[in-house]
Amino acid sequence: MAHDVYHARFVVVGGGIAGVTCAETLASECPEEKVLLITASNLVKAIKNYEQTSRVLETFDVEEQPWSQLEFKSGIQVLQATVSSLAAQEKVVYTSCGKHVHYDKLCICSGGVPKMVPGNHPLVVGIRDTESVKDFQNKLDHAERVIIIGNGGIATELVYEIEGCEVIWAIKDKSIASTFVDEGAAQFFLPHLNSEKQQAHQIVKRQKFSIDRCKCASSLNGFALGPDWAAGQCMKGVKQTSHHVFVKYEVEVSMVMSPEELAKAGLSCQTPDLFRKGNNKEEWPVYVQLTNNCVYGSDLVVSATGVTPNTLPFLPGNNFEVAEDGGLKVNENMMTSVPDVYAAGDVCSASWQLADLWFQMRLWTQARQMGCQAARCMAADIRGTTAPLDICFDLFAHVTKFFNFKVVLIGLFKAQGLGNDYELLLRVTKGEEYIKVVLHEGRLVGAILIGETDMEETFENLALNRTDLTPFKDHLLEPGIDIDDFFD
Ligand SMILES: Cc1cc2nc3c(=O)[nH]c(=O)nc-3n(C[C@H](O)[C@H](O)[C@H](O)COP(=O)(O)OP(=O)(O)OC[C@H]3O[C@@H](n4cnc5c(N)ncnc54)[C@H](O)[C@@H]3O)c2cc1C
Ligand SMILES: NC(=O)C1=CN([C@@H]2O[C@H](COP(=O)(O)OP(=O)(O)OC[C@H]3O[C@@H](n4cnc5c(N)ncnc54)[C@H](OP(=O)(O)O)[C@@H]3O)[C@@H](O)[C@H]2O)C=CC1
Repeated sequence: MAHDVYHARFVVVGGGIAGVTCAETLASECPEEKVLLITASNLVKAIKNYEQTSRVLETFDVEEQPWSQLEFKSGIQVLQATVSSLAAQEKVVYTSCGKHVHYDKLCICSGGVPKMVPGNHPLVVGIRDTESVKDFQNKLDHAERVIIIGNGGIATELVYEIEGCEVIWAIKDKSIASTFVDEGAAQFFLPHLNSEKQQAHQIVKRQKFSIDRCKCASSLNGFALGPDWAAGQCMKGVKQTSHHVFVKYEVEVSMVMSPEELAKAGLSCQTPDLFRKGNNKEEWPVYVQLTNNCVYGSDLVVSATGVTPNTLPFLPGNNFEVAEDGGLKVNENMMTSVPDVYAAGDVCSASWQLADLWFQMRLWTQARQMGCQAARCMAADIRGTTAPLDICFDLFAHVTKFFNFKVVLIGLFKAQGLGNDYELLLRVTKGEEYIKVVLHEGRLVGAILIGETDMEETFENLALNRTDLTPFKDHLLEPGIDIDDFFD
């Protein structure tokens, strides 16, 4: 039927940061062209107060807003629908409600879905969008104990936020928060794991995320949350305690079981921890066996084990090259291997010759940067030109907050890929700051800055300029030294 067929020069799928940035950039680069955004969610994410604080560091606020507001503001046409398939040869996207959308250039920004530990148990939850947080909060409400699996961003934020509930934090590694920080920084954080939650004792300049709660009720297949998603949320179990976190190091999940499955597996007498109230023998609703053979009962399990790119509707019948992590491979123009199809954000895998000090992490800033880069390249393509890769892809930079400390990560902050060929400089003031610099051949290639160090811009410049620090390195982290003086 005619009214079910759409055509737009540019079609973008996804109302998260990557998709909205891509659509907005297209609308401003090519105001004469029609831009159509298809999104499954009834809200979209809009960036506000964007500020480039240095050459690659940036801050911005993000707001969820109804898509009608985006249409009004930017002239983008929005179609709220779920894409069910793509016929790339015919250049048509099909939606589950029967709409056919023809494009000249398509950008896929469908984000990711939480990777779940095996078992498919209803009390194992993943956290991605507003709905999943609500589901988690509802379940946590009655919980005495929760098991958190994973050692990345979500787990590290959750263990700090959850109160009134025992937390068993099961991690694969020797140290906490290992996706983001090294063992030294983990040691710095450890005393804060079970301390009283602080009111923000510092002003952290980082991205902010606000949700207009009453409008979120039916957010379906929603976009990923972002910075501050947990702060200010009620993350409380039934107990009167504050923090009660037990870390189980170097373990993975072997099995998730119901009480019946546990009994069948004959595991019931292997650990004293099987019953909720010792001798009362009250069962827990879910049990997790770890690879150290211990079995823990719990009210709830959170699988915070990363994301899988959400490629499902796009792959069948098309010839996409897919990376090992499941993402659509893109080149430096954010182009996939399929003609006229681009991808950006969590769904894609950066597969160009990466700069030495940049790598992909599925983060908010990178989703914005990739969405913008994709749009510039799509616009350039219809003009028969090309757009250069933005400087933000020269140096990895991330600003976040863990245990109420500002955390800035620059370049190869964990000496990734350097083997043993690096030198470390360290300055630690317990409870206040942790500064680690990674030097390779006398040059700064990475840094972790925890606390209010105010050094990020200087370190970013040193990394970008490849400055030889050999003559100054012994003084680089001396307190009170103004690093800029070395170069005058
Ligand atoms: C709990 C949590 C906390 C986080 N905290 C931080 C943080 O502190 N800092 C940070 O940098 N990053 C953080 N991240 C990561 C960050 O949020 C993501 O990397 C980023 O938002 C990804 O953006 P995106 O646009 O690629 O995908 P998404 O935000 O997931 O958006 C995908 C969009 O595609 C739509 N969609 C999906 N499938 C279809 C379909 N078939 N048809 C139509 N539309 C579809 C969805 O509805 C959605 O609108 C966090 C993530 C989570 C889950
Ligand atoms: N403050 C921030 O910047 C935040 C960022 N985020 C982002 O949101 C997304 C989702 O967060 P999250 O789920 O925490 O993902 P992350 O990628 O941050 O961390 C996943 C963690 O789970 C571990 N893991 C993977 N598979 C298993 C398994 N089978 N058993 C046990 N552990 C496993 C990973 O270890 P390994 O790496 O060894 O595989 C890693 O430690 C990520 O892109 C993250 O970067 C989320 C919250 C806060």
